[in-house]
Amino acid sequence: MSSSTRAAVLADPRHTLLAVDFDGTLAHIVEDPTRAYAHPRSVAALARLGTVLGQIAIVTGRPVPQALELGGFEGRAGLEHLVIYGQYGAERWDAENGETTRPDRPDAIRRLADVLPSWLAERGAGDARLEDKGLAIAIHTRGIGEGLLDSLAAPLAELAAELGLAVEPGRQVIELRAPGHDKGDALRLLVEGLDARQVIFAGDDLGDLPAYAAVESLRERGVGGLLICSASTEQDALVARADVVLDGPDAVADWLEQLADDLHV
Ligand SMILES: O=P(O)(O)OC[C@H]1O[C@H](O[C@H]2O[C@H](CO)[C@@H](O)[C@H](O)[C@H]2O)[C@H](O)[C@@H](O)[C@@H]1O
Repeated sequence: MSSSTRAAVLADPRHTLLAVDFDGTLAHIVEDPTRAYAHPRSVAALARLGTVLGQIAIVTGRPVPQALELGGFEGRAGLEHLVIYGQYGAERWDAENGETTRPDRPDAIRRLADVLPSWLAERGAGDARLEDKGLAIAIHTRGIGEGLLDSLAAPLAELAAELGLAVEPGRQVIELRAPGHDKGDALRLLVEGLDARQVIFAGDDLGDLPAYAAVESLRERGVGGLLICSASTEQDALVARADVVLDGPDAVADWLEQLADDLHV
């Protein structure tokens, strides 16, 4: 932790926002996205931190129901004020009332769902796994052919442009999703909601870069910012911009536990 932000968090936890990405940061990357459970030590540490920090949030590409299921956050003591921004900020769930706000499924995603299986098969990518999230469809290539994702990148970008969708590349995945929001927008809303004086954000992948950019510009406005990278051999785009580089979700769990210890909770 950069020493000045660390001191500010410890001195003023109530004005601190801690926002954490899910896959690759709280949860280890696994082949089956439905089995990527949050690290139990991280969830326990977040529950401890929830008793003293102003706001804890999960900011993820996952739909809210999946994040809740895989994280085991709902009803957990200490996480009564947890907020989850799902689908890159399009959805918001609040533990205080258990309600989720979510826009309608765009027509462009309906059209994509209709054409994508045959579109992929025609390009020799019929084995790619599709994850339909309502506001996005993820095309997963983990464990399939080496180079398949790279070969799909340009044609998927063309398809997204035809449909008016945004492209969200990630770790062995490309998502086509509704445009107009990102994790940076979610972070700014959280900062405003708390009137945060310190922000800690932890992420691992390209979809986290807008949140990094938001923290960097908040710093210019005098908000303390601490950027954590959950590092992997798959993605190094965050490393140079991070204040703290950790060796994946196990080390993230260690770091969160240490912060809770330092705050005596
Ligand atoms: O914003 P995040 O919380 O990091 O979510 C981003 C996407 O993560 C998931 O895919 C990634 O994790 C899977 C499970 O470990 C892995 O199989 C896949 O290769 C990764 O790309 C998730 O499936 C997506 O919906 C999320 O948007």
